[in-house]
Amino acid sequence: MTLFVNRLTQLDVSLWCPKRGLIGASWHVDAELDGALGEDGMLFDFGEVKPWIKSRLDAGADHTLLVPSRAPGISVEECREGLAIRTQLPYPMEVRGPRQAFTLLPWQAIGAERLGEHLAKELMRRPPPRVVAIRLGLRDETIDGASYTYSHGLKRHAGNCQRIAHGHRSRLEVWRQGRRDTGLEVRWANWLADRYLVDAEDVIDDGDADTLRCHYQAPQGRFALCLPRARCAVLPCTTTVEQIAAWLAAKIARECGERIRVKAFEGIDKGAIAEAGP
Ligand SMILES: Nc1nc2c(c(=O)[nH]1)N=C([C@H](O)[C@H](O)COP(=O)(O)OP(=O)(O)OP(=O)(O)O)CN2
Repeated sequence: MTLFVNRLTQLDVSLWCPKRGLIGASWHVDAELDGALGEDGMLFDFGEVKPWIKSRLDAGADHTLLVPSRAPGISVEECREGLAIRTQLPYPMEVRGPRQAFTLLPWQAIGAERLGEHLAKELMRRPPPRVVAIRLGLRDETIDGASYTYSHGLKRHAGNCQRIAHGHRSRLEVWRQGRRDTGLEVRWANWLADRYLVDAEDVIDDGDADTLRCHYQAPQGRFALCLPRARCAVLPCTTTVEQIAAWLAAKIARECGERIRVKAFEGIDKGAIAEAGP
């Protein structure tokens, strides 16, 4: 017998890609479980399947940086903070932080299908009674219009969002004078694509025009990151989705000289709405 649960949870992560660099990703997680029925006629109570899989994923890969440790130019070393990940291609980056902020995968590249297989194998190390196989499907949300991908970290977040390199793939909606403007949506989503969003307060002012360095202390430990300034956007505030929506609305309103409303998602199905005038 096979049991399935679609959209069981979501994974929000950043991943390193030797072609694109640091990428924010959000995936729906669909699950299938094979096994025999118990006396109650069930393979595994839905009410237990969902929290079991979600809690294991939340404690593992969710909100981490997925590191393909066999990709060209990647190195992983122990450091004062925990682990230091250094990259060369397509640009140099260094991220340091506690071990739990990283998922190391001995691969040349990260792919959603392979990651789903890997996570299912991990779940099967301690399977629930009667479950003999688990399959996890990771898939992008279907987005007809504009979507933006970014990475960030929220040092004041008590949970895993404090990790300096986790990210999202999110819808972006923009209204100009009360009407959706898909041209503006695409333009700003493209501008944001694969950027690292950072609070100015965390940036180290070392006079380097090309490389941005930032760091912070959070409840899980010390985090530090450096990467090309051209791949970053520095906000005058923390990078919660509320602040991103307000910052974008103000930026676009200034550029257009008109009142702008922005609906910025953070990952799938949630986000913030902000308005600004020129
Ligand atoms: N009001 C806000 N709350 C949170 C924000 C935010 O910007 N505004 N941001 C975060 C984190 O950045 C995080 O990445 C969001 O991840 P999420 O998947 O929502 O994590 P949760 O544990 O809250 O939800 P799940 O149900 O486990 O997916 C957090 N909060």
